[in-house]
Amino acid sequence: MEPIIDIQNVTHLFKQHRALDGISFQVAPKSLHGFVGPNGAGKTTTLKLVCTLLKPQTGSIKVFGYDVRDSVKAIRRRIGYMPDHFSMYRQMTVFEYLDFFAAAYGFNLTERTRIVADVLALTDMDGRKNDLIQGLSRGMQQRVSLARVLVNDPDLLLLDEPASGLDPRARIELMEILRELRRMGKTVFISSHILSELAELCDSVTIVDRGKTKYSGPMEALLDHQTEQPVYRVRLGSDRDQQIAAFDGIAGVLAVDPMEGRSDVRVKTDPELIDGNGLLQQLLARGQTIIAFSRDQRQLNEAFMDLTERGVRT
Ligand SMILES: Nc1ncnc2c1ncn2[C@@H]1O[C@H](COP(=O)(O)OP(=O)(O)OP(=O)(O)O)[C@@H](O)[C@H]1O
Repeated sequence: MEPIIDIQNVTHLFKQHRALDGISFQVAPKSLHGFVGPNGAGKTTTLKLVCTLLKPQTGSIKVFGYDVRDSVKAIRRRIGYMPDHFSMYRQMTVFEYLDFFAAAYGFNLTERTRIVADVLALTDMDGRKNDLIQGLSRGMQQRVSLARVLVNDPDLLLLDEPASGLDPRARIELMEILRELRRMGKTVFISSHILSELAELCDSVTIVDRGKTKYSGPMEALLDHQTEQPVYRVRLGSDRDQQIAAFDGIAGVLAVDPMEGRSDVRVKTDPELIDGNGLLQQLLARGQTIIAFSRDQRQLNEAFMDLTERGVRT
């Protein structure tokens, strides 16, 4: 399948400053693709190049197979870009605001009525359509902003830090809307600092640092990355002290640590001596009741810290 976004060896300079330094990655159709990197990594610059707001200097950028250098209109018609800061027309009602953008796209009155009703329903904002934008919470304003980029029914959504400044409930609700958009067949490219949420939300991810790609591929492959000493997360049907004692003397168990605030334990192992199957069998042979057993995935935060350099880039 042809990628929706295909970036090859792109370097971008602002005067002498190298914002992008040979970045390359691809985004598959209908995926929810996370774009993660520390401050100054080049995320916004990349998004602006993809949505044709900046002209590429070197390398190749294709969106829907079109080169961004010579197919600006064809690309813009099919994308929705939500910048990291937005200026809203705060004196308008939600309805007026969305209707205004639909009119800017050239839709007639009948089409606009249908489109605005659709995007309000999709973002669960129909109950607020007559509210003034200035009176809405940040979470609600963010939803209006998302509704606005949906007005032209884009195939590709480019969202720059959409969850920043939102409280946990507003974030979870936003993520649910993004999942719904993917179910509708749209491709969602989302830049964020909120790593743990991206891990749950996205099926693929690109990690950038100082203008370079550090990882690009399936989220699972990043998190499943083999560590030298695999860790299993286990919950047995006994109290915590007995749980820890249950591992005594099993060859290959290097450490058993209780998890703070939870009744599970984390079991570090030597893969030369035991694997997950072996560990399970040993526990069953000892008459243990196993309530939960899983391979502990590397957290995205850990992967991120491993792949990116220390210090803040200005
Ligand atoms: N218009 C500009 N002129 C000069 N330098 C710029 C300009 N835009 C970005 N930069 C610099 O390019 C680098 C990449 O910036 P960019 O905004 O793309 O990073 P980012 O990953 O989006 O960062 P953040 O997470 O902080 O928003 C930074 O060092 C930034 O200071």
